Amino acid sequence: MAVVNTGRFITVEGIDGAGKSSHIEWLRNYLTQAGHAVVVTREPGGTPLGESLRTLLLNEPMSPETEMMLMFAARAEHLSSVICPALAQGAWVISDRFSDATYAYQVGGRGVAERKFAALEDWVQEGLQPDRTLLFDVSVATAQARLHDTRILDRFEREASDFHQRVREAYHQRAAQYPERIRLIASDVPMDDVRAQILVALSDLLA
Ligand SMILES: Nc1ncnc2c1ncn2[C@@H]1O[C@H](COP(=O)(O)OP(=O)(O)OP(=O)(O)O)[C@@H](O)[C@H]1O
Ligand SMILES: Cc1cn([C@H]2C[C@H](O)[C@@H](COP(=O)(O)O)O2)c(=O)[nH]c1=O
Repeated sequence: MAVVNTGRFITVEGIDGAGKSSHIEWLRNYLTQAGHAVVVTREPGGTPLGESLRTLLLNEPMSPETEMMLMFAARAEHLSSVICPALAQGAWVISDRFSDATYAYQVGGRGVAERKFAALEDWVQEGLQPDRTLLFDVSVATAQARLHDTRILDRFEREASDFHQRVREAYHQRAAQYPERIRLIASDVPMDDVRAQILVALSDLLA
């Protein structure tokens, strides 16, 4: 996977209900108005095969290892047919989740060995990481109250609070490991304040 990366790769992460999806459309509009070509996509998903895998992943019971491998299978397809071509054309790619989610959910939440994650990440991404990751951070209690108010829950969203707590802690560990790339966005504040934090977190890339 030889990537000519002239665009920008932005990923958006957080526990379920952290509020990330609410801001992606706003960010797309902001970047478009600033003159950039923007591709918005998501994981698992973003391709016909990836969306089929998403339906399985969000609904069917499976072992934690199977879950991790399917996340990376969807990602391999996503990288080769959407993300890398868009970056090569100079677009800003905004992905609703990427491999930090696999670290948080499958390693942190499910307990899959970190070395298995690292092996798959090396194989599939060959060193490619986002230019910036916006990590929406909120307490599990707040996130769960938001979700229960708004939708029918999927297989991940139905997990108990201690699962979501482990996922949040794993995201924090990952952010501590990559402080330049991963920026925490406090999302338990009004929407306009969240958006102000997003612009600060992207300011060097936008300059
Ligand atoms: N800053 C905020 N203050 C109050 N409510 C918010 C805030 N951000 C998002 N919400 C509300 O929380 C709910 C969940 O938000 P959203 O769907 O964006 O979360 P999410 O992190 O994308 O969830 P998922 O990952 O499960 O898709 C929505 O009803 C949204 O309006
Ligand atoms: C990429 C990725 C995702 N997940 C989980 C996290 C969420 O619960 C769902 C996706 O739902 P969303 O509404 O789009 O946030 O999938 C995961 O466990 N591991 C991953 O790598």
